Order: sequence, then C-alpha cells, then structure tokens
Amino acid sequence: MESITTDEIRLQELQAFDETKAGVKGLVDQDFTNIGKDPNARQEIISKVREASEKWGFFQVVNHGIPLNVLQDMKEGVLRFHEQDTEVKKEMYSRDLTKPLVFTSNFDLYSPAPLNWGDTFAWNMASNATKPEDFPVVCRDIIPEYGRQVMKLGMELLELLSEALGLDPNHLKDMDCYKGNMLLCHYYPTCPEPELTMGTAGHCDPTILTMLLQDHIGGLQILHQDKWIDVQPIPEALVVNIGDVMQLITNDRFKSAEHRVLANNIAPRVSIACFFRADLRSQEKLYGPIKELLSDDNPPRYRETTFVDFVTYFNAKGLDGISALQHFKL
Ligand SMILES: O=C(O)CCC(=O)C(=O)O
Ligand SMILES: [Fe+2]
Repeated sequence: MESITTDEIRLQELQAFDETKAGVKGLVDQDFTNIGKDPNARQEIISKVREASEKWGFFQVVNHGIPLNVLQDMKEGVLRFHEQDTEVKKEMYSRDLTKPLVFTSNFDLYSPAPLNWGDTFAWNMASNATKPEDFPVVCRDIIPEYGRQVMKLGMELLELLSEALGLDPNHLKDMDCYKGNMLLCHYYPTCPEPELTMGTAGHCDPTILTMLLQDHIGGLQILHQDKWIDVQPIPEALVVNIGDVMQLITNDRFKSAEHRVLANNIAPRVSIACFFRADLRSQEKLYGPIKELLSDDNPPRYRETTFVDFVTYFNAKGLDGISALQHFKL
C-alpha cells in the first residue's frame, strides 16, 4: 500500500484547553516520525486519528509533506484574488455552485438563516472542464498546485480513517468519497461591527471530511461540550474536520463537529477549505451506514441518501444551527 514515506506526520489533538479562556492552551503534540517506514508508527497515527475523530471530529496535521511555501503561496494567491477590483471579480460571479469556477457571496442568501460576512471563490476540482487558462491570472499556478497536493494528502487520510474504522485501507476511497471535491477559497473582509454578524455561522460540513488551511488571523472556533474553542492558527498545519456524511456512514462513530468563524474589525482573513465529497452529478450511489460497522447492538441510525440529495437539503436549509443529519435519521 502506498503510504507516506519521507514525511513525518504529527497530529496535534485539540485535547487540552484552558476552559476559563475557552482557547486551546496546550495542544498535545504527537510525533509521528517514520510513518511509512515503521508499521508501529503508522498504527500509532491510526489510533490518534481514531481517537480525535471519535471524540472531537477535529484535528490538526503538521509535517504532512505539503511544503510551507505552497501553503504560503496559496494563502497569498487567494488574498490577491479577493482584493482585486469588483469589476474584475464580477466576471466570475454566479450563484450556481456547480460551475467549474465561481466567485460568490453568501451561498445561503435566499435561505432564512442570517447572512454571513464573507465571499468565496470556489473550484469544482472534479470538473475536468477547467483549463489552466480559466483560473484567474493572479492565482493561476498556485490553485491547481495546491489542489493536487491537498488531494494527495486527503487520499492518505481516507486510508488512515478507513483503517481507524477497522476497514480495508481502500474502503472510503472505493466509496468514491473524493470524486466531487470542491476547493472553497474564503475571504472574510474586515467587519465594522463584528458583534452584529459572523464570518460563517455555526455549522457542520456537508462532506466526508474537510481539510482547511487558515491564515494567521484566527476566528475559527469549534463547539465542544457546549463551549466554543479557538482553533489557533499554526502556519504549517492543516485543520481536518469530519463532515456530516462521514458521521452518517460511520453510524455516529466519527463526529461531525460544529464550527463557526467570527467576524473581526482588525484585518481581512483568508482560509481555504477542501470539501471531500462524492460526485454530485451521480444519482446512483447511495450513502448509508457502512454494513461492516453494523451489528445487532449497532443498528443503522440513518437512512441511505445520495450525496447530491444531502447537499441540496443542506444548502436549502442554510446555516440555521440545526444539524442536517436530523433529516436523515431513522
Ligand atoms: O474559514 C474557516 O476557517 C472555515 C470555513 C468553513 O467552515 C467552511 O468552508 O465550511
Ligand atoms: Fe465548515
């Protein structure tokens, strides 16, 4: 099996935090040197991934093999895109998120939920309709390069997560959990009255998993045991969170963690989310609790759905604070 051979991976569990300040105090730092060379090291990573996915639904990965300069260039490229003149950006403006490349604002503009303070440039990575010259000139090289690297790392993670569930390493990949991936390049402008709104209101992701690169500004928080906890920026880290569809197919074993982004009046913030999901154009594949994980003591808690039905329901509902999973419960 292909595995990480040269790069160390350390997972930083969001484990110890200062409850009084509701911030992450000491991240427990696990050194995963030799993941590819040493089977014991790999097993140790798998057990850390399992623990974090069951308990938090969130973890940060460092020494993952994506070079720091690629992460840096990506954040700068996305900032350059969003800081262009509106006249330039409006060429790409659309509310149709199925297009290969779109610039949009408030995906849930017409839903009843409150509006969020942010814009997004989205790339449907699976669409082979995107030609290199279609990418905006200010980030033409870095977006596909980052996309390639984050996909590669994500495929490794799908293997680790499959193994963490006691399944064959290829199980999640064989379920096509990556064939409709989307890269969401967010920009949260400085907000004059941040107490009146949110960058992104509390939500879980309509994904299998999400891999997020955030800049140094901060504002991302996760809800854990009724407290909002800051996910402090680490320049070389990627934040991984379990999505709703992963919670559904693991029959609640892995947790889809609610998270939000605060608006701020200090500086604009950039983040890039890679949504791992199945191809939304496919109406055939059904996603329900994985049979191998079920037993008499663990009967299915959700009905089967197509990925597109899940996402359509999620988008129509908007970020109203109610889990989309409720709708799919048996
Ligand atoms: O901007 C962030 O840090 C998070 C974005 C997010 O939650 C999302 O794209 O689903
Ligand atoms: Fe999210």
